[in-house]
Amino acid sequence: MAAPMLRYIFRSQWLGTQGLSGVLSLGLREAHSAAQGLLAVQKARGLFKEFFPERGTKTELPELFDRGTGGKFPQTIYCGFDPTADSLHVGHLLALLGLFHFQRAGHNVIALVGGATARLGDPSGRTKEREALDAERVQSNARALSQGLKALATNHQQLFANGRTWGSFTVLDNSAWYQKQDLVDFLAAVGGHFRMGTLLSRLSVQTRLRSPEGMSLAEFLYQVLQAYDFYYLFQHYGCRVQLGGSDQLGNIMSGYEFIHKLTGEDVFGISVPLITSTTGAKLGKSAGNAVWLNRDKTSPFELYQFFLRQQDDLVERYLKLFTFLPLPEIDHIMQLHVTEPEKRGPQKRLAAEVTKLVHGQEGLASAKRCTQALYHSSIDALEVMSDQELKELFKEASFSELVLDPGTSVLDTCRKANAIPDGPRGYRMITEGGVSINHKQVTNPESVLVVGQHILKNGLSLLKIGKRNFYIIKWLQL
Ligand SMILES: Nc1ncnc2c1ncn2[C@@H]1O[C@H](COP(=O)(O)OP(=O)(O)OP(=O)(O)O)[C@@H](O)[C@H]1O
Ligand SMILES: N[C@@H](Cc1ccc(O)cc1)C(=O)O
Repeated sequence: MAAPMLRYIFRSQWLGTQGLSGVLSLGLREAHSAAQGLLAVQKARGLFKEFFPERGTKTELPELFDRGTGGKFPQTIYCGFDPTADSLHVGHLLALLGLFHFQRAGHNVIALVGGATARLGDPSGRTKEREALDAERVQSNARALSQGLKALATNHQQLFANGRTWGSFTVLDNSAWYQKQDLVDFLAAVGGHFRMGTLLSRLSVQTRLRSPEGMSLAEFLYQVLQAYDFYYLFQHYGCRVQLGGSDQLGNIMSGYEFIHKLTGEDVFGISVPLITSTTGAKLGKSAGNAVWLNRDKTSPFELYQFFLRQQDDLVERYLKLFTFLPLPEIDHIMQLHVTEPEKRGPQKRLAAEVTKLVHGQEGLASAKRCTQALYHSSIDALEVMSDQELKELFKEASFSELVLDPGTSVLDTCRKANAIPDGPRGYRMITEGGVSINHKQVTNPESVLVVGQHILKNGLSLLKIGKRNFYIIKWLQL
């Protein structure tokens, strides 16, 4: 990397060294003189929380995004995702939705996979150091994350654009610019522009320094790499805005200061609120409560159910954050909910919109089928389910492939599937009503299985023992 040229150095008057002193919460009226500005709209939806820096720059942030107010159109906005796991999760979705809103308004967006930064581990919002990941693991996670990001961007475009022209969606990996980087060159060119006092003042650093475990140099330098990413994207892609969860503001500020020092130009940060669980913990990998976006970790049915379960006091907020539905439509949905709360209309709409965005129309159809099959005992739904759906739905269920011999009885089936104990106890479980096949109770152990009743069109039987023990049987040679 060539040493970055120092063009202007000046210290912003309002940007002290005290962490977040330059962050303002943008009021609706202040966001833009034209009340419908992109930032004002997203502020009203609750998606954009803080803006940094809001004032004191040559260009005011809202001006960047609106055509005809002197801002350069289109702008480029980025958000980074560290591949510390092999899938995105619901928390990431919020930052992604932020990017999608910019894309819809005609701007170009970059989703940056942190193939390099994930090796260090971001200390922001963490009380303990992350478990170190080896290079191969990070690389394979990075590939999976890139795929996930591209799949989401494709769904978004295909299902929601309706022929409209949007800005571009680009996926990059920061290992591309760190891979061949010489350490001494980097420190000489970049290190000199960071002041220790400022770096040490960050909340993420302060918290960790006060913890018994302390902080490693690798973690401490994390913010320098994220700042350099911003600079790199500014230079190569004209990127002036970085988006991130509100735990990212310290890192974004480091980027602002670095770019401002080197170029004299203004760049900006926008945060989205952190989504938390009912216990108040940030929803994500660290807290171990992530709701994943990859189908093999969280099925479309589970994602759908996660949103369907949301309480009334959160659902309106989530409709605004996680869907693209216009605000008047959300108002209407909420008004209907007051008159017919038992229908759980807002929850159903929220679950459907998010599942469609993440897993496409087919994923949404699968989630609805699974819901019918499990909670409404629908045989029609069960009958058209694929093996994959059944395994996703009955995750804990054992799956056996059996040959259907002539005269196979209910008792034979339960035994072959290892679903009941041997001897009279197993027999009694059936006669006492503890067994059902395809949602119908079977009390006669000697009944012979009937195709179309006990065996569905797709060659499957769903055996249930007691309240929640499921066994899936796939019949061979039917
Ligand atoms: N629960 C959440 N709510 C809102 N934004 C989130 C949430 N979790 C992560 N993000 C944001 O997504 C972006 C990428 O996060 P990243 O993959 O690095 O995970 P993280 O912040 O380290 O979280 P964790 O490791 O706890 O899952 C960041 O801007 C981060 O703030
Ligand atoms: N630090 C971010 C991820 C990220 C990585 C590189 C960046 O340039 C920006 C953001 C996080 O952990 O959430």
